[in-house]
Amino acid sequence: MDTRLAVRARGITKCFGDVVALDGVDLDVARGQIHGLVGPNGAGKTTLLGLLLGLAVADGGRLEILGTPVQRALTAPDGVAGFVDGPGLYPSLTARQNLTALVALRGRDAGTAGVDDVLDQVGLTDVADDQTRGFSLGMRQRLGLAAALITKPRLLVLDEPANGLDPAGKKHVHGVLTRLAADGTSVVLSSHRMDDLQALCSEVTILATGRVVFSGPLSKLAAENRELDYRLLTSDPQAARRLAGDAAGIRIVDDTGARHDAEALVVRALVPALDELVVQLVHAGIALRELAPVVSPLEAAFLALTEPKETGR
Ligand SMILES: Nc1ncnc2c1ncn2[C@@H]1O[C@H](COP(=O)(O)OP(=O)(O)OP(=O)(O)O)[C@@H](O)[C@H]1O
Repeated sequence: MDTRLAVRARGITKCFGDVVALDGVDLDVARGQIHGLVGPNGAGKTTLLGLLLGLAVADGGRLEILGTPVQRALTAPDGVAGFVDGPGLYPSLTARQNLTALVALRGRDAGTAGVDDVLDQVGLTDVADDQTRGFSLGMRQRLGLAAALITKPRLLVLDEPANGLDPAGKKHVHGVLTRLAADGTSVVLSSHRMDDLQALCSEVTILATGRVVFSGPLSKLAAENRELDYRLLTSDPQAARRLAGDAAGIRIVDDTGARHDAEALVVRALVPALDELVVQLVHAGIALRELAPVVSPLEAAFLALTEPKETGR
């Protein structure tokens, strides 16, 4: 048992009939860490989050949550809160009534945060007395977060928490999660958005078809990625293309992106070869007006790790 870890999973398996949703998954989440779970559709993220929330029981493996081994029973482990597949709310009740009902359900002895306090934390004070029936997806997500916060969790488990949030809402929720983590709460969240993960998480676990293909710091994920496609805009596109064609370690790629631009040059290269190309362009009197990776290094690494391998047929 490791008390520094909020989650310690070893060799977790979970099947639904013939479908192997989780296939020997290991996961370590440190206390006070925001840990991202990513992977293509059907990779097993929701299944794993469901196990952490006690919504399902693993078929095999060992799971410790907040230092306590999880028993083979469908109960939410002590100190854990969150939701998968959207929060469960009573549509005919207001936001405040939903939270008050939750407090009542937990009983007088359970430590809870104040309803007004959590509504304020997630930015729903102005609509606290509106029926949740009329809430947008983003507002429901925020209320779901409030419902989790009211239980004062030590481990918060969230499935796509930024779903439906506008940019201001996302920033707000990111602020809430970052403050919670700074106060020692661990957060495990799934997301398809690399920019959200980069903004929030110190570590990520990438799942692909039920297996862990990467787990560790985001910086390591970026560093592990090798060649990337870069888009260059220069003062002399033809001369730049000729130079790039002759440069060592540089491969010219067709620009088929959404921002297709005949003037743009897209090259595939390692960073040192790209550096050398930039130096050559400048020496040749060609001005470099724009240089950026076509997709972010993290997204490129994610795609490289999760895309099905070519079978060669
Ligand atoms: N209750 C269930 N009954 C049958 N199969 C299930 C069930 N829940 C999940 N699965 C299957 O298990 C696999 C993993 O599903 P899961 O929902 O965990 O993936 P996910 O990574 O959350 O996907 P997404 O990004 O689409 O939400 C999928 O093949 C899915 O069809």
